[in-house]
Amino acid sequence: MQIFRNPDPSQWPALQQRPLADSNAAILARAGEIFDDVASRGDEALRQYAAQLDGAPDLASLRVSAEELAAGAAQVPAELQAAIRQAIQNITTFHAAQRPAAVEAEVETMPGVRCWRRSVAVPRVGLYVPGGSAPLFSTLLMLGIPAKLAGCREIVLCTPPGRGTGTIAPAILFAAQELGLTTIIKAGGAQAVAALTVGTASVPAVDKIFGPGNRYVTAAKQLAAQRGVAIDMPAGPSEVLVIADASANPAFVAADLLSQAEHGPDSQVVLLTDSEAVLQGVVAELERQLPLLPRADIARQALAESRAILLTDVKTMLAFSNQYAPEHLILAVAAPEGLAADIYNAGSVFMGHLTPEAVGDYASGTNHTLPTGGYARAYSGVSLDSFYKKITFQQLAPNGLLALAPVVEPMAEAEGLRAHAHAVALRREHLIESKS
Ligand SMILES: NC(=O)c1ccc[n+]([C@@H]2O[C@H](COP(=O)([O-])OP(=O)(O)OC[C@H]3O[C@@H](n4cnc5c(N)ncnc54)[C@H](O)[C@@H]3O)[C@@H](O)[C@H]2O)c1
Ligand SMILES: N[C@H](CO)Cc1c[nH]c[nH+]1
Ligand SMILES: [Zn+2]
Repeated sequence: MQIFRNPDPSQWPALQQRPLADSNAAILARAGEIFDDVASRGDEALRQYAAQLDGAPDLASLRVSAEELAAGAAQVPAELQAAIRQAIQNITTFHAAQRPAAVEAEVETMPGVRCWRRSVAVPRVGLYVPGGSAPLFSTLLMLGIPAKLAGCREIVLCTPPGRGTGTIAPAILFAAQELGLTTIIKAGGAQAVAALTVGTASVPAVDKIFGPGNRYVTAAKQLAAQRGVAIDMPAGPSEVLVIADASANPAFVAADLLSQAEHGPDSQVVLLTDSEAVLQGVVAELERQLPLLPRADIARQALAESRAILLTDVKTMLAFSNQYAPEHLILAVAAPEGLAADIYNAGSVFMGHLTPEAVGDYASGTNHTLPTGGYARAYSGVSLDSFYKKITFQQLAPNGLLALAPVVEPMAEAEGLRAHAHAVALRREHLIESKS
């Protein structure tokens, strides 16, 4: 980790840079090529990328069959099945509490002018479950549970086929089976996002694409948005920022930093502390814990682009964190409750020494699909809301039309839009004539 002690605030923007930010243009260009190829060659292109980029053998079908689903799911050991079921329960409980009213209370803005909103599920959704370096079946829970709760009519799941096998990880299939998802496509990366956007013989086009992924996936989602398909948000390489005071346990903090560093070489972890002893303790713990990890190489690369920063006090650490807008923020402090109200940029917050970020990744109940790269400044993570759109309604009674006409007609005339004014004036005149 790169170590900084009391950097001047003028240096903060440089310290808040995400890794590899300057190569975005090349990634976007590559994602664009793949996108156009899928748009013109459909399934044929998907098969080619599965072989070329995922190392999957010739795929007879891009869709997982019912037999494959059942056989794969059955391979999941009982202990993991039980854990997944508990996670499903917790995530369902948290997200079900977010259910909007089907129809919100009507509002009468003027006598005779009634307005209301109805929440409607996005009809066709695509869920992207990353699988490049690890099959993230937990991500399927985070996307599939709210999609089901919202009542989306069509749910299409895309995930990369396995290297050398072309199969999908059993735990992903088990999670899909538990959630009742049956349209499962063996496609990953930009090509999967392109297929969900334009539709192919095997992949239905959708209205909104959800899910995190590497930089190719994130770039392709930007392209999908340009082509009129909605996306949840930019959810790229994982990141965590830890605010640790003198009460923090360096072993816990190091474990939390490593838990996000092991996601990928482009993950970023940041430690802020006002204690020199904690800083040194965490660095020592990182060195001790890192070699014990199966993914030590990946985590080491991420740590090389990560920072440990000594700052003067908690207020300064919060100011830095709010500027950085981390995907995950851990408050490894004695009294986290006192800080919560001052956080205004973060995807998800983990309060106190006994709340590791990993619990939110799997099973506390909150959603782990969160904005990265500073997007937490303006975006929220995935929630039940993400699967709904709101349709507004209005209905005018005669007194409402008569009350609104003198408001709307001059406004329309002032904008030079005579036909707008006319649509109101015609009805106003009709009402007045029919009264007399
Ligand atoms: N922000 C969040 O909420 C969140 C949640 C979970 C995971 N993540 C992140 O998701 C990412 C998962 O990444 P991953 O790579 O393991 O899986 P992935 O499924 O996102 O990407 C794998 C795909 O990338 C494509 N790809 C790889 N190299 C390519 C190349 N050179 N050219 C074109 N395409 C290429 C391939 O098509 C492959 O199928 C990690 O960065 C992780 O940190 C983020
Ligand atoms: N930390 C990831 C979100 O950035 C989510 C995840 C899935 N599995 C483990 N972790
Ligand atoms: Zn994680």
